[in-house]
This record gives sequence, structure tokens and C-alpha cells, in this order.
Amino acid sequence: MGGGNNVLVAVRCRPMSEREKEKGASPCVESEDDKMTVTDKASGEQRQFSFDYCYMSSGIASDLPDEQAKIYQVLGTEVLNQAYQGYNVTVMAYGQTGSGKSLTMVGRPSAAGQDCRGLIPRISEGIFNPEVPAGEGMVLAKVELQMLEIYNEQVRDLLAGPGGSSVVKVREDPASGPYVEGLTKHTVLVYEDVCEKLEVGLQARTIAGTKMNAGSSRAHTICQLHITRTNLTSTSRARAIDTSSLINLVDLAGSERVAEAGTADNVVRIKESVNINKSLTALGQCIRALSEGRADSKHVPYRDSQLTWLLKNSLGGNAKTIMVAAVAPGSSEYAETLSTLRYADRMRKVQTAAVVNRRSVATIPVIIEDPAPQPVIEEGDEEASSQGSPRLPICC
Ligand SMILES: Nc1ncnc2c1ncn2[C@@H]1O[C@H](COP(=O)(O)OP(=O)(O)OP(=O)(O)O)[C@@H](O)[C@H]1O
Repeated sequence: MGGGNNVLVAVRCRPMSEREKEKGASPCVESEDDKMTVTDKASGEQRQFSFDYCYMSSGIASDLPDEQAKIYQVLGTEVLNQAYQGYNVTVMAYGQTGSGKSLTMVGRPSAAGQDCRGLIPRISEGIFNPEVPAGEGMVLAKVELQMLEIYNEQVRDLLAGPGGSSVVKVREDPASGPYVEGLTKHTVLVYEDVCEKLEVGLQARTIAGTKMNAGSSRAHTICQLHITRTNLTSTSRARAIDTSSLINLVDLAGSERVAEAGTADNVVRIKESVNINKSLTALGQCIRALSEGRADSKHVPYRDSQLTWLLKNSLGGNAKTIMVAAVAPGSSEYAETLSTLRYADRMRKVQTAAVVNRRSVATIPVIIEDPAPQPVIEEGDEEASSQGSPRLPICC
């Protein structure tokens, strides 16, 4: 994945928006293979960047379902392959407001039979899809879902219940790293269960209209899928190896200029904007420190924002990470697009240290309680092990 544990970086350029057209902007982004070039129309200066993948929208509305599917086929299946091996995987969408992050991560409601779902629903479906290679003898034992948003430096549980979101706190475990205390965890047995929860969580997000985007995310949204897989080929429970992985799907709020967003006279929007930009700057500082090889956590300012603290493992720890940088093509957005491409370019130099998460089957909490718990069979205890395979929970 991107050469060892280097962060894999994909860039996606959306079609020209009505707003850019009204401003008289012309296209300033071009792409060929894995290269993306941005041109300053005022000076003619060009900057070229190489990424792992570049996606240019055709601008034809009916092509969107295929474009969404292509991104899943490349990035989504990579996520599933890594998660199936027992790695933690993070996908984060970064870019200026209105550049297409939510479209990439969440998607649009499918209309007229066109499937415009983004990575979050497609990856969720892929987890339960038996066509995805599961590995010899491995079966899915448990899938759990959590959803949160970071709004004005407060972490909120998006699946807290009928009362809407509730405030929760980030804590740090010395061994496994940061986690959110009190965040509700929901067992999901089939893809439809995920859809139901996603719907609730997405509804609870903080979204508002700005001049840059009619449905602008005012918070960073993180969807977490915890997967446990069990090896059923072993007849010895003690020998059965299980893997667990955490898939972190992050739809970051977009960087924005208050004047451009048309929010200068709205104190709530200004406060949101300040907090969004502050946390994205903190993310940029962590990326800078890590790209310069300062992996020692004392020298990486993870604690400067709730976002970077929570993403500590995804940036420099036990995770394989993918960044999707979303950019706008119009010449009016040149400065923001160049800044996003530079950010993404720096991200390519960041290395994480992912390890396969394995644990003994006996320690796994199960979906369906085993009515007659099997005794742990020690290595070499062939007589006991020949009495049959351990009865393990299988949810699909
Ligand atoms: N590749 C694309 N093809 C067609 N339309 C797109 C594409 N990318 C984005 N759009 C449209 O542009 C608008 C803004 O996209 P989106 O809401 O995903 O932006 P965002 O980066 O998540 O913004 P924010 O940070 O403000 O939440 C939406 O109407 C979306 O459907």
C-alpha cells in the first residue's frame, strides 16, 4: 500500500461548480496518469505533483456512478484487503470546502437507479460481501460501528440515541493509543444494519449552508468499523488465530475563508470556521513533523487538537492510511487547490507503523453467546480437539 507503510495519497478533482462559472473561472487543473498539474492563470506558472492515484471528473453528470464505483474499486477494496489481514486502516478526505470530500466519503442518495454511494457505504457493504477474499478458513465473527463528529473541539457521539448527539471525551490508553470514552458501539449483523445506523448518524451531523457549499460539513465526521475475524480451520481453540481491525473513515470539514464562505456576519459560522481551520492547521503541523522524520510523539503535536489526538495512530502509529485530497478545478480556487496539493504531497512522505492485530479466540467477545463454552484446548491435546470444531459465532 503506497510502498511499505507510506500513506497512500489519491487526489480527486470535481467538475467546475456553478459558482466558479459565474465568477468567470477557467479550468486550471489537468491530470495525466498519476500526475496532477495546476496552473496559475495570472502568471502562467505551473506546478506538477505525483500521487498514487489521480481522478479527474469528466463533468458529465451521468458518469458520476462510474466514477464513484472506480474510486471504491481501487481504494475501497484496498481498505478491505488490509482490514482482512488484521491491519487498522484509515481513509481521510481532505480539501477546501465544497471540493467533494463528502461526495467521496458518503456519496449522494441514489436517484433514478444510479448508484452514487461513496466509500463509507460501499466499504460497509464490502465487509459483508462474500465475494471479497476472506482468507483461508477465516470468517467474519463480529462487526461493530461507531460514529462521532468533532465540532468546535468537542467530540460528539452521533449514535447516542433519540436525544441526538452527546458529548464524549478522548482518552489515551498507554498501549493502544487514543480512544473515545463512552462512545456507543453498535453491533451490525448485515449491511442493512449499517445503512440504518449511518442514516441516523449522518442526520445528526452538523451541516449548514454557506456560499461555498449548500450542504457544508461544519464538523469532522468519523465513522469507525471494528471487525473481528476468526479462523475456523483450527480444531484447537487455543491455536485458533483471530484478527481484529479498526477501519476509520474520516470526512474532514473543509478549510474555508470566512469572506468567501459568506459567513462573516454569523458568529456561529465564524466560530465553526475558526475551529475547523485551527484543527486542520494542527493536522498540517503533525503531517509536517512526521514527513520530516520526527516520529517521536514528543515532537509531533498530536495534542494540539481533538482531531489530531484521535488520529494519532492513523498518522504515525498502528494503521495503514489513505488520504483522498479533493480539489476544485476553477482558476478562482487556484490558491486553495495548490495548498491542498502541497498538503497531500507532504502526506505522501508520512510513514505509519502498522502491525497485524492478532489475539486468542478465547478473549473475543462474541455476538451470539456460545451456549456451552468450549474448554480451551492446549497444543498437542489431539483427543480433546478431535471432538469437533469449536462453536464460534458467525454473523453472516
Ligand atoms: N466529482 C464530483 N462530481 C459531481 N459533483 C460533485 C463532485 N464532487 C463534488 N460535487 C458536488 O459539489 C458539491 C460539494 O461537494 P461536497 O459537499 O462533497 O463538498 P465537501 O468538500 O464535503 O464540502 P464541505 O467541506 O463544505 O462539507 C456537492 O453538491 C457535490 O455533489
